Amino acid sequence: MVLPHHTPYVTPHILHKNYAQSHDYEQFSNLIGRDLEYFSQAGFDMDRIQIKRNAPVALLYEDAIRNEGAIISSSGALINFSGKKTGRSPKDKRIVFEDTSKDDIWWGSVNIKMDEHTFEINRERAIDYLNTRDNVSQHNMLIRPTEEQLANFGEPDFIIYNAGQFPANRFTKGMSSTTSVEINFKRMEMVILGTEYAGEMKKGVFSVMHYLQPVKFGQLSLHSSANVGIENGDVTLFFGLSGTGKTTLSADPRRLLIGDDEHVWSDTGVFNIEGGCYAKCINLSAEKEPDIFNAIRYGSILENVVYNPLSRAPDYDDVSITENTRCAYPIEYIPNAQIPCVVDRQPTNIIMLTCDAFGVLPPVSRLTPEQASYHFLAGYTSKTPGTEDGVLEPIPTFSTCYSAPFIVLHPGRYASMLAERMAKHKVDCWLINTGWTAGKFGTGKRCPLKYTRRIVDAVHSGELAQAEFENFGTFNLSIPTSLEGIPRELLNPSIAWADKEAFQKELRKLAGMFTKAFALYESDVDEKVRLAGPHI
Ligand SMILES: Nc1ncnc2c1ncn2[C@@H]1O[C@H](COP(=O)(O)OP(=O)(O)O)[C@@H](O)[C@H]1O
Ligand SMILES: C=C(OP(=O)(O)O)C(=O)O
Ligand SMILES: [Mn+2]
Repeated sequence: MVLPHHTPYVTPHILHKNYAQSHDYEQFSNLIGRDLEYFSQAGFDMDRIQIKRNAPVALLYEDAIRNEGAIISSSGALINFSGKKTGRSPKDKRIVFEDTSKDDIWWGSVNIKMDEHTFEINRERAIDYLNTRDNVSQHNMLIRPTEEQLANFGEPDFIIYNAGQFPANRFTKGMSSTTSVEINFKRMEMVILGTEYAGEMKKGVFSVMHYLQPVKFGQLSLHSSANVGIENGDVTLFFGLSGTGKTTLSADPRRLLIGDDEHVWSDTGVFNIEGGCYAKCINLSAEKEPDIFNAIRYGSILENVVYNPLSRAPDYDDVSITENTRCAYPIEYIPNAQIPCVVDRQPTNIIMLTCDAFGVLPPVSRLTPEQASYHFLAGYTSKTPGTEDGVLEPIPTFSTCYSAPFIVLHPGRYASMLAERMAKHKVDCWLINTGWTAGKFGTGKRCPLKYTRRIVDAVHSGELAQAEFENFGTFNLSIPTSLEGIPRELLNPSIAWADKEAFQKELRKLAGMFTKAFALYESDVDEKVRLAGPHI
């Protein structure tokens, strides 16, 4: 599968050509004959613009500083700003309704239909806009092609037209705002208008793979991070919606990082779709998250991070632009990275990360295979402030397959592939609550990161599998009675909550929400899976 390796696309920060420096551009405008033809066929005005490919970091910095008002941070990272949109706009994301993919797509609230003609209009709008720009460049978080791959580069498998600085037209059919993100599987193209948030393009690519991998290759795409033990070579997948800890917990000094967000579980192992990470910067510190902190240097891009005007030091505690401050860095910047990001080994453990804002789910539970299917389909967690437009505090949500905003097929298709693979390779599954404990959001606090790390270590060492377990009622979960280094009461929320009555009330409330949410999938699953959920 080479699709993402060659994806030529435009960065969210489209660069202008500076005429005084045009010799630089000529040097890097290394498009070869067939590319020129391809781009002019696509509608680009090749007499007017230069498409620069794979320019070095220094040149991209110069461009961004000169033309975008970007800043160099004290550690050498580039600081840039995405304008009005600082998170994803799920209501403005659409998929083109066309013959080749229409029967596979799960139409409904997530996948909004767009007709082929409207796509053409927006595509043309994007290209027209890009033609008015002096330069268009391509460089991002995806896997960078090797020189050999570049030399043999044929037609692109997929193109993203990112005209994020230019709005959608509100008189165009179906537009609900000035933002539109749309995928066309027949044309193998994506168009972005009216948002410069980098996560939109990154997650757009994930949606593309969430369709192509299962449908065209029979492989399972995962909204998960993945790492591999340095000593044992054991592979762990961490599923989770935004803000649950995929990036944070997969950066682990004892393990090699395969990737922090988007993977494929293939017949032979696990591979990363991307070539870089996109970490949250809010309250980042060298002490709590050293690998991520140290990855923020020359060649990384900070997005919407406030800086000290004198020292140019980023202030990770300042959320005045957004809580969703980010840093994109190449995966090589993590000291323990598995490069290339692929392992020929089947996973040993699956960790389902949830951020429970009710504070009633235990920090760790061992799931049976049926419970794993149930929780995967339910996808309970909270939305993190800032990652989506309009989310201001943690909002409980059921994000099926821990990837609802990016889902393309019916959830049951991913879930059955997952169950099949887990059974075949005898994978252990753990539900980890990185959210609130001993009280809900507003009264309690988030499970301290050091305890979650201790739990994850105990999963990897095999210690947790050997622990003594007790039953956690209502949800019928197996939870450890003790784990050295973690206060006993923290392991069992029924002990941790001082107000027992309030605890029972919240627990039952959440159980009721599960039952309601799972009703959507009831008819698609085995009786055993249906019964694996909470009982009030
Ligand atoms: N117990 C915990 N486990 C994981 N992350 C935590 C925990 N407590 C607080 N956090 C914070 O929550 C955020 C998790 O975000 P991140 O790892 O980027 O999630 P994801 O990659 O799944 O979107 C980070 O800012 C991290 O510092
Ligand atoms: C970038 C995103 O995801 P994550 O927080 O998982 O990195 C996102 O949801 O916009
Ligand atoms: Mn992440």
